[in-house]
Amino acid sequence: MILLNQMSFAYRKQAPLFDQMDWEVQPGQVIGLLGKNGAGKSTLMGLLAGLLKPTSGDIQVNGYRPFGRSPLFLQELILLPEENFLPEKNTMQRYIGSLAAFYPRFDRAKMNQLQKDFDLPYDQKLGRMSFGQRKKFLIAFAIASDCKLLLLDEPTNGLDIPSKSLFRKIVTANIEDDQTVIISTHQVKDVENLIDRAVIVNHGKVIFDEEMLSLSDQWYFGFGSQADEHSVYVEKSMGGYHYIAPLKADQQPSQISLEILFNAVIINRLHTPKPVNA
Ligand SMILES: Nc1ncnc2c1ncn2[C@@H]1O[C@H](COP(=O)(O)OP(=O)(O)OP(=O)(O)O)[C@@H](O)[C@H]1O
Repeated sequence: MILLNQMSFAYRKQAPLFDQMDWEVQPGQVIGLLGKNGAGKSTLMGLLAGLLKPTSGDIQVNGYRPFGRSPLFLQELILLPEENFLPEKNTMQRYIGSLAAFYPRFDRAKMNQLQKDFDLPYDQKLGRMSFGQRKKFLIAFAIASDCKLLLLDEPTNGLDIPSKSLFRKIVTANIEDDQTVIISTHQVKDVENLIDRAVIVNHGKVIFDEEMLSLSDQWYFGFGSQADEHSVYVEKSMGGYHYIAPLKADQQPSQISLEILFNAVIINRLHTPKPVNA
C-alpha cells in the first residue's frame, strides 16, 4: 500500500514541485500516471523508490518510509527508469545472475519465457542491444522480479508495435493481487486497455484519480459529427467532435480515451467525484 500524507518536495533552490500532496494506493492495481512534461511524474517515482526525500510530510510504501532504503523495502520494489543505463559489457545472463539475488521472489523460468516472448536472444552483451531490446529486457526483468511495487517510467517508449501489445498482455497476465504497478506515460494509447486507474498530476497535486470502471460507468466518450448536447467537454478533431457526456441509462459504456480524458481534466472540465486535495 502507498500512502502520501501532506507530502511536499522541492529540488534544491527551486520552488516546490509537490505541495502537501495526499494520495493512497491499495495493492492489486495497475495505475496510469499521467501529467504534462515537467509535472513531476519521474520525481514522484523517485520519491516512492526512496531515491529522493520529501521536504516535508510523509510517504509510506508497504509500511516502510522509502528514503530509509531498508533492504526489506528495496527487495519488494523495482524501478524501470525512462533512460536505461546498463553495464554495456555485461551479457543479459550475467546481469540476471548478479541482480536477481536481490529479489527473493525472482522467477528465472518466467524470465526465460519473457525473453522468448519478447523475441530476445537467451544471452547477448547489453551494449550490443538496441534501445528497444534493452527496454524489453528490463521490462521482463521487472516482471520476473515479482516485486510488490513496480514503477515503470515510460515503459513503452522505444518499443515496436508488436512489442507494445505484448507488453500489455504480459503485464495483464503476470500481475497478482498483492502487486501494484505504476506506469508513467505519455503514450496513452499503449496503456488505455491495461490500466485499472487513471491518475493525473498537475502543479504539485493529484488533480484527478479515478478507476477506469467507475469512469466508464459515469461518462460516455463519444465521437461524431455533432457532440452530445450534455457534453462536459468537446474537442474538434478531423471529421468530427470528440466529446465526454454523462452516460445515459440506455447507453452501453464506451471505450475511454485517455487522451480526451487528460485534455478535459487539464482544462478543468472533469473532476473526480470527490476532488483530491480540494
Ligand atoms: N535533478 C533535478 N534537479 C533539479 N530539478 C529537476 C531535477 N529533475 C527534474 N527536475 C525538474 O523537476 C520538474 C519535474 O521533472 P520530472 O522529470 O519529474 O517531470 P516529468 O513529469 O517526469 O516530465 P516528463 O513528462 O517530461 O518526463 C521539472 O521542472 C524538472 O526540470
